Amino acid sequence: MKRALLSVSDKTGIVDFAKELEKNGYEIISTGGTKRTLEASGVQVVGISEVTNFPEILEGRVKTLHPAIHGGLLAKPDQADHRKALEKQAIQPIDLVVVNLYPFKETMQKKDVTEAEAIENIDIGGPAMLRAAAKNHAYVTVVTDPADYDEVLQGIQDEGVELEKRRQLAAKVFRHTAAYDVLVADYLTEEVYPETLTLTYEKKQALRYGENPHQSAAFYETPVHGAPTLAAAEQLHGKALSYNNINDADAALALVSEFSDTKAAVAVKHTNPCGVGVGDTLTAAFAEAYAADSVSIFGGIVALNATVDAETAEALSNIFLEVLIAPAYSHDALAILQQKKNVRLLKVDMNEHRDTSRVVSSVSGGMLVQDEDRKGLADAEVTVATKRGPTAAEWKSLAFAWPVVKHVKSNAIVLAKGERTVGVGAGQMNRVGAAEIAIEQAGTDAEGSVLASDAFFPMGDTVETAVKAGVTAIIQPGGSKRDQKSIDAADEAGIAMVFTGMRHFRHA
Ligand SMILES: NC(=O)c1ncn([C@@H]2O[C@H](COP(=O)(O)O)[C@@H](O)[C@H]2O)c1NC=O
Repeated sequence: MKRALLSVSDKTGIVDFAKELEKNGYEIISTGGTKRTLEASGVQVVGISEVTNFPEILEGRVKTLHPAIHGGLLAKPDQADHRKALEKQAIQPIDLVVVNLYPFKETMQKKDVTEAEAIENIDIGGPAMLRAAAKNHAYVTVVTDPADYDEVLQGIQDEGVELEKRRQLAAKVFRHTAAYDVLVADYLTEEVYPETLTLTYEKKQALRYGENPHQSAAFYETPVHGAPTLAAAEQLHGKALSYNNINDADAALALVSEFSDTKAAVAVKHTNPCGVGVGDTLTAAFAEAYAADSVSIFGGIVALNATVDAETAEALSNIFLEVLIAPAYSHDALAILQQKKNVRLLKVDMNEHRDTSRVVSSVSGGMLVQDEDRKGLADAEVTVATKRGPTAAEWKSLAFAWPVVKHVKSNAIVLAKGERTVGVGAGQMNRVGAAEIAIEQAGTDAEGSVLASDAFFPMGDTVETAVKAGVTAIIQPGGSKRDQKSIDAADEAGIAMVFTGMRHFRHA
């Protein structure tokens, strides 16, 4: 007679599955709670203690951890010495194992959970059985996900679960137990750079392709969201997000999250902001972002940091956008935007910080890990470097431009007027080049604008270029050996320059 061991915390579908196993001639062995559930529905069950001849002890900490179970799981029944050993100890082989684990993730996320409660929810016997059965998948079928019950039953009803399927199920087990252990380790310490970096992510979405159509891709999300994230966003309308959409949306969300005291609108293309504006109303903020660069925004990603109202929705619906991100949409705004077939509408909570304590990027044979650049002007030591300090209006513009330049790929220069960008020079190999691009983009708006630079000026040439274009104030980290050249150039032109003492390189 075939034997199945069922021991599950998540009892979804277990009764129906067990009934089908019974019909297919399986004897069912179960642990306490699973046994009670099955028996309550009329399934015949052999208790685990009848198999082990040992009671469940230590509040269930030890119930299946017994040679009568693990011998049955690990034996190779077609090998004479294994058969003999089993016979000698009166152990019978187990053909099917159905185990899902104590809900550690759900428990550790519970509000006010005690450490003792979390620790008690670290499953020991379950992973041991899963791993034993998975190792022995040549003989044993192992199931840990209720979503696999139907397919496994189908296999049983046909000619038995095929070896290839058993191998897949075994691999799923090892991935699952590994991910489970990582959650436990991350709960026990908050080490960001441990000796062995074990990251686990859950597949959120298959993607049609990657950055280009000939690249394959998928979107994974962290199993535990500590704060609102893009991965946890709700999509209210539109086609599935593409790889580039997700990347751009992340860049837009990161930048718009910089503005918490004022309504802000950010337009992004290829992960760089092309237009950023703030205002008393969201409509005004978006009008500024649009005016900043009404060409590049086409086909772009727009992120807004307040509830989208009907008026803003009307303005947004006049242009082709790939993705729109906001914390909420009014009923009317949603109705207006949903008429646009192609725009993807995302609702993302922005009240808290984004949950990206680790930023990773892959390099050949490894990856780089750092924490996120969360620093802003409030963390910087701002000093006036020039004879003339900024006017109140210039300070306001500089304070606006600084968080924007932080989100532009290096070398980055941003020109701003009032509280909107007028020119963005991104990803250039030299800083003057970035300044020239920003100035050209600004056109006549360069006159009377302010300039922000993500890193210091190695020479006086960027200041000279800015002065020629009519820039009146500059914000930059300072710290170059040749700072004095830039200061002299600024003083000579009578413009203001402040140093932040903090650089914001962004390379990817
Ligand atoms: N201690 C053991 O020997 C043991 N054996 C199985 N478990 C777990 O006990 C749970 C099922 O328990 P019950 O059938 O009593 O509801 C399963 O999640 C299973 O993974 C165990 N519990 C924790 O380690």
